[in-house]
Amino acid sequence: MVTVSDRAFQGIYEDQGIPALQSWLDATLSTPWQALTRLVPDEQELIETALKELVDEQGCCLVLTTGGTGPAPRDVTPEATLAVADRVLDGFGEQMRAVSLKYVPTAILSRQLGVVRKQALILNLPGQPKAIKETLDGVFAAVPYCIDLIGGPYLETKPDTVPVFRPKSALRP
Ligand SMILES: Nc1ncnc2c1ncn2[C@@H]1O[C@H](COP(=O)(O)OP(=O)(O)OP(=O)(O)O)[C@@H](O)[C@H]1O
Ligand SMILES: Nc1nc2c(c(=O)[nH]1)N[C@H]1C(S)=C(S)[C@@H](COP(=O)(O)O)O[C@H]1N2
Repeated sequence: MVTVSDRAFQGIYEDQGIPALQSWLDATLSTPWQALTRLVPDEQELIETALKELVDEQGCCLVLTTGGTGPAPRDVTPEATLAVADRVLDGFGEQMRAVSLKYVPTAILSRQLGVVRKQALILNLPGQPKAIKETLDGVFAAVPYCIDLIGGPYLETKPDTVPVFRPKSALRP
C-alpha cells in the first residue's frame, strides 16, 4: 500500500490513504495477507523506488497506490507506474474511471493505471480517501484471477463482500 501525497508526506495532514486501503482489504480478503506500507511525496523517482522494492524485494503480489493520478503538474504516479511496468492492463483504468463516474463527474481526470510487474499487479487509485472503496468495489472481482495468471497466490474474498470471478477451469476446491 503506497500513499503518494506531498502534504501527507510533510505531515500537513494525516495520511488517510493507507488506513482506508488497509480497512478495505481487511474487510474483503479471507486469505491471510501481510501489509507493507510506504508514504512518499509526489516525486517520480521515489514512487518508482517504492514500487520496485515492494515487488522485487518484498515479493508483493498486489500493490495499491493512492494519490497523484490527476492532471496537476506534480501528479506523476501514472508516469512512475508505467516506468516500472512490464505490461499495461488497460481494462483496470477504464473500469475504475467508469465506476467512478457514478460518484463524481471529475472521474475522467484520473489517469489511473493497472499494470503488471513480474508477479505483481499494481493498481493506481485516486487520492481522495473515499475513492479507495469506490474504485476497489468496482474492479476487485477481477483481481484474484489476474494474480493467478501472473503467478501469485490464490486469493479469496469473504462472503457478502466482492464476489471473485474465475473461469470454472481455474477454480480450486
Ligand atoms: N493521503 C491522503 N490522506 C488524506 N487526505 C488525502 C490524501 N490524499 C489526498 N487527500 C485529499 O484528497 C484531495 C485530493 O487529493 P490529491 O491527490 O489531488 O492531493 P493534492 O491536491 O495533489 O495534494 P497532496 O499531494 O499534497 O495530497 C486532497 O486535497 C486531500 O483533501
Ligand atoms: N471514485 C472516485 N474517483 C475519483 C475521485 C473521487 O472522489 N472518487 N476524484 C476525482 C478527482 S477530483 C481527481 S482530480 C482525480 C485524480 O485524483 P488524484 O490526483 O488525487 O489521484 O481522480 C478522480 N477520481
